[in-house]
Amino acid sequence: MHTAKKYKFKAEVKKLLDILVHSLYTSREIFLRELISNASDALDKLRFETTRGSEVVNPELPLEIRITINKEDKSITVSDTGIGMNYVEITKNLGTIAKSGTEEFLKMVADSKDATNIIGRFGIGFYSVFMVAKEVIVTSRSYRKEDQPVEWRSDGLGQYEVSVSEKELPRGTSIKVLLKEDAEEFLEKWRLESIIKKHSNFISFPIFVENEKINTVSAIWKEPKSSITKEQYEEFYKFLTHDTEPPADIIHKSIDAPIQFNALLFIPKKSDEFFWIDRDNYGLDLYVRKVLIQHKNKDLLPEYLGFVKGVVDSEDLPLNISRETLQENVIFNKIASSVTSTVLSYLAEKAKNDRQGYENFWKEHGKIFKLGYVDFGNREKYIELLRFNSSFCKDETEVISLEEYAGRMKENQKDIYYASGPNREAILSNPHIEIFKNKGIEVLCLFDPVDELVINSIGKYKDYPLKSIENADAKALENIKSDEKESEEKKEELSKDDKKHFSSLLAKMKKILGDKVEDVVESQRLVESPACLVSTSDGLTSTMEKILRMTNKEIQPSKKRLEINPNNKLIRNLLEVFKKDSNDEVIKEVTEQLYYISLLNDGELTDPHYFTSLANKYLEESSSWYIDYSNKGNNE
Ligand SMILES: Nc1ncnc2c1ncn2[C@@H]1O[C@H](COP(=O)(O)OP(=O)(O)OP(=O)(O)O)[C@@H](O)[C@H]1O
Repeated sequence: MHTAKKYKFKAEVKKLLDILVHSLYTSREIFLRELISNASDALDKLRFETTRGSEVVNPELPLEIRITINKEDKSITVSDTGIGMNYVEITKNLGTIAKSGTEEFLKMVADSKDATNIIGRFGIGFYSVFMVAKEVIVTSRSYRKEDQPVEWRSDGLGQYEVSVSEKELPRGTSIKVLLKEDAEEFLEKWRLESIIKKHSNFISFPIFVENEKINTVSAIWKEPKSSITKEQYEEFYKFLTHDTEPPADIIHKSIDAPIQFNALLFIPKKSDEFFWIDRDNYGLDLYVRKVLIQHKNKDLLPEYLGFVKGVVDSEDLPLNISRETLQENVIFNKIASSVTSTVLSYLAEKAKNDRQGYENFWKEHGKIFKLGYVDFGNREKYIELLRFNSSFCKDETEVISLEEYAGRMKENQKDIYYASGPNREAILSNPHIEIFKNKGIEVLCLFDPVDELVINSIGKYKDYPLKSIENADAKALENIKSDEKESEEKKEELSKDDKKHFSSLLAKMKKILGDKVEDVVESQRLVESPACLVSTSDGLTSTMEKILRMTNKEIQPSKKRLEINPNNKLIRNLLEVFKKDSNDEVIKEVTEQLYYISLLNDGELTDPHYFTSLANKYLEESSSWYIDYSNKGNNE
């Protein structure tokens, strides 16, 4: 044996080991799932090499996983006849963590009180063996003829040793786990068997414990639907995803023409909390005639359907297809587009027949699904599957489709209206929405920032343009009648004379505000509030402007029109003041205050100092008036 060289584990490995060894106890058994899964990956890689014609050491060895128990030295050994590792590979693979998102993962585990579920669902890999091992010895012989066998050993504390072995080893990897005293339960054959049945039953290579085959090796996705029980589907799903709950949906399709493929797909009940931090971890497993070609293939489904898990297997792809050229393969692309349509059609059926089920789906996976606004090929199907909250919904949790909205549009209504804001309450108390409420026109409430990007990208639904209430055309609204005549209760009109004064007041207000606004005009849309800011017809909505300004600091806020409600009490009072003295200081202060309040309503008030000092001044004055007034009342 050559002398062993010592290496230190990378910092993040040490952190992971520390968490695994000290904070987890209940999920220790998954170490076996992880070792078997690595063995199975190594066998898949070997099979892949053989099918593409590479020369391998010991080609006669069967592809299998064997587990042996040694009660004397209190160890178990997991061996495979897979691809193996050479010196460089073992040093790198079993000393670092290559995965993206590891940092976040470690943080999540450290922050969580019960890490069992997180660990259980996330493949933590080889290092989990140190939950049960006081020492681990890995011997490996790579499939390449020129490579020498190697040995790796560690107690998982801070360092590991690697040496070249002079022993003649067969191809593959053996992992000897010397168990800690409190982990001796894993020396029992029945215990190992039950773990394998629970977590590794669908591994597609035979697993032997003490020479007895334990797992059922079958490609369940290739079998006829009628022969598979619900329990088998659920078991397979849990095996595939490490989810502890059964899936919400199971889609099992067998297509023969024009291209043959089988797909077994699942939609999880809960959204995957790792999706955003571990974006690489989605995709379907691609098989060709039951041989795994690629784990987590990202091209069979677009990213916005990344919540779908499962397997696709085709007879029509060549076994020696290379992963790199998959995307250029015509058959592969046809399979991919058919898999995508299968999922979209399934969702459409579900939306039609199971409203509650679809709403649950939307709550969990809607956030990811919405990103599909870039899928132009499936635009129509995508649009029908979208859901939004609306002013007609009972609360912020209810959602409706655009089809429903269109089905209950009012007579003469030509547009679909939407409003955006930080939450539903803010949207419903936005002055812009008053006329819509008054006329009984439904408004989509967009409070997820992505919603407005979606709406902007789709532009219209059927023949109806999607329009922000901020940009709604007052004339178009005039043509839409209110539900009840009484709600349009006529406010006392301004006299002819007052109308003239009102026009002059507006001109004065424009002069006061100067360049801050494009114009000051009488409002046709306000019912209660005194004033609001309006973009000029097709300008951007304030939310879109904010999004754009976040990405490009150069963009200046666009100038808006200030609309004044002549029926509002404050405006009427202001008109009285104006009639007495058109240069009264109060007109200037109230005009400015109205402008700042409108900015505030739109979330656009960047410098609140002037606004608050004026507001304080008015509160102070009105409280003095109030004291005077109540004193007077008491005296009388
Ligand atoms: N039995 C084995 N045969 C060959 N290579 C192995 C074996 N076990 C581990 N490896 C190598 O070590 C690497 C690290 O393994 P580890 O289990 O830590 O992570 P992983 O398998 O990449 O990811 P996962 O967390 O999904 O298991 C593997 O990617 C593989 O290259």
